[in-house]
Amino acid sequence: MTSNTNTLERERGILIVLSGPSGVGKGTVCAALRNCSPDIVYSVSATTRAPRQGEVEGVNYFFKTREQFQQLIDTDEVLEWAEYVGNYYGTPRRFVEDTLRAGQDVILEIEVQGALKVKQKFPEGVFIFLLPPSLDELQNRIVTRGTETDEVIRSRMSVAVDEIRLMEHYDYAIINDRVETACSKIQSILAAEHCKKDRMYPKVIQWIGEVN
Ligand SMILES: Nc1ncnc2c1ncn2[C@@H]1O[C@H](COP(=O)(O)OP(=O)(O)OP(=O)(O)O)[C@@H](O)[C@H]1O
Ligand SMILES: Nc1nc2c(ncn2[C@@H]2O[C@H](COP(=O)(O)O)[C@@H](O)[C@H]2O)c(=O)[nH]1
Repeated sequence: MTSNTNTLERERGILIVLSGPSGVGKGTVCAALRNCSPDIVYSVSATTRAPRQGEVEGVNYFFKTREQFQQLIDTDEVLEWAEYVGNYYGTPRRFVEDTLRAGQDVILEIEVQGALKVKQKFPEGVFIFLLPPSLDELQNRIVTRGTETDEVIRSRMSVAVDEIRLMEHYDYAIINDRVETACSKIQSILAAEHCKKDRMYPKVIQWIGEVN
């Protein structure tokens, strides 16, 4: 019997897409998840939105002009992009593809139009929709964050209702009442996804081949 560890093909990582309306807590839950599960790789998006106080280039976003963003679209460097409340947002393609190929799980924290485009390209991804406990609490969270003008808050709240209507396209829905609870539910989903027989099968078949 030979050792099979060197002959195993590296399994692709899982693409996790976390969406939900603005202010629901995607960023907060994602940060908690990365803290508990440091192996999950966060995809940093590109945007034309101006940096908020404390946001760092390459950590929170790659900040672009409209012309620079258009160039990313024209050269097919974004896996998906969307216009959201007056700004462009998009996921750099190469980083996501390379990281998945290297066997690491990648998380995208993106709005719904973009998530649905990703679903067409990566139907095998895991699509998770984060819900607020109520619309009042959603508004309260955006207001309390203190990063948006009243006008932008109104626009984001109006888009939020349309986004929630699209949650049926996702694999899972989680109410973000407590950050720790939401985070541990995502961890359970990922653990289950890693155990799916379709992911295990090629590896196990290779073992069986090795021992015969
Ligand atoms: N479970 C929670 N309970 C109470 N407050 C929360 C919870 N989750 C997040 N928050 C707070 O709600 C506000 C919005 O959270 P966050 O910025 O993570 O939302 P988001 O969905 O990433 O928003 P956006 O899409 O606008 O970037 C923050 O002030 C955050 O501290
Ligand atoms: N379609 C995409 N949406 C993205 C991406 N990166 C972030 N987002 C989403 O945009 C809104 C607004 O974000 P904010 O930082 O201005 O509050 C929010 O829903 C983000 O999740 C992306 O690459 N593609």
